[in-house]
Amino acid sequence: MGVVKTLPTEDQVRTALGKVLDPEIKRPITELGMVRSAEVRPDGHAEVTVLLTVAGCPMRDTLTRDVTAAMAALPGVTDVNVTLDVMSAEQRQQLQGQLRGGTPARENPFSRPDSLTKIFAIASGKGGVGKSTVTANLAVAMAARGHKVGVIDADVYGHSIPAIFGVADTRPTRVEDMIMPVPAHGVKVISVGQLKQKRDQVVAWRGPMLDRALVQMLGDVFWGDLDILLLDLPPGTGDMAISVGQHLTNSEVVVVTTPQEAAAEVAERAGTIASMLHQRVTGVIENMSWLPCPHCGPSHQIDVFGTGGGARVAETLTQRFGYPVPLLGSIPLDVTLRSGGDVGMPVVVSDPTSASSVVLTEMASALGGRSRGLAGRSLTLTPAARS
Ligand SMILES: Nc1ncnc2c1ncn2[C@@H]1O[C@H](COP(=O)(O)OP(=O)(O)OP(=O)(O)O)[C@@H](O)[C@H]1O
Repeated sequence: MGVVKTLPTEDQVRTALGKVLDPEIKRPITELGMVRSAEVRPDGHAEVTVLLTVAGCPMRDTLTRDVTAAMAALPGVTDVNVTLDVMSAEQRQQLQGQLRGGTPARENPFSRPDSLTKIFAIASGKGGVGKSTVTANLAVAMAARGHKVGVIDADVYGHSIPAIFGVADTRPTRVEDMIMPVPAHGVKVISVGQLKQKRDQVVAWRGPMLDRALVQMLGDVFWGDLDILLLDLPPGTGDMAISVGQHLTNSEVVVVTTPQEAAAEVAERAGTIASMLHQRVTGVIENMSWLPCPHCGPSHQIDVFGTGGGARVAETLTQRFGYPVPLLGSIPLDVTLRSGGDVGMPVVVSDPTSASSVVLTEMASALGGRSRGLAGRSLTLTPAARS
């Protein structure tokens, strides 16, 4: 007489699949209407059909892997086959409406009076001082502390953020006219570069175009509930900095500079523009502050770019604004920080004990700790009908 197999109940299957989150939207696939069918046959073979939001969904492998693992863990399941299909236009529209939770399209969620997201625009006077590297590492360190963090790469000319996060070749998924930020190292990332038609397209955008791109990155991207939003601004005091000040009136500014006299001077100007736009300047970060001596070790610090630029900017801005603008930290020159950026693995992940990681993590704690927090607040998402 053959042994009667114990098979999972419908509820067990539903619960198992309910633990699989869409990697981009971060909600259970069962709530998002992404499970078309799930069945376990008497011989223990499981068949699941998952609906992707778009055909070229970059997360298809992750979804297949997660669904397979969830089903394989059920009692009596011997093997799993996952079939991927694509949502119809109607299904996508339904999902989009669900994600917006009744919020009209194109509303900037961060300008709502009830928005609790803490917003930091990372600014610098000149290019190449490490603003994008600092932004990415702060974001990853904040996410590691449990904050929900988003990064907008608003540096239209540089847009190096996707490469630093290791997602330079990932196109964000679109659900109708809604854009899913790209998940990377626990952070939701969107870059102005990813909104271009082609990756190598050269843009020479002026004020109105830059403004439109910012509005799109704020209003058309599904950010969900964020604790902290970081914006990597283009260097200088240009149109994007002004647009950010206008659209995100509650944003604060962090100024990045090197110790060099010339860099500090222009950094002061970037801080002053922020103040003219009624943004508070939270503090100054000095980058590339010193080089640990290759012979004697970190006790001997070589001042490659001079000294005191960060402290000078902090002092000048404090005097100018009449409130304390502290020097938040000084990051040394560090090969692992540079190489981490080159291979898409931020140094706070790849080498958390390196000299630069320690300073970056401390600053992330100080800035992130000041987040207004969302504990106890209800999500604006509306649960969908279960499949
Ligand atoms: N502390 C550091 N030690 C070593 N290399 C660094 C450090 N900070 C940044 N870098 C490197 O310096 C280069 C410029 O950094 P990054 O792109 O972050 O600057 P940026 O200010 O954002 O420039 P831009 O605004 O022109 O895009 C990168 O190659 C980066 O890896």
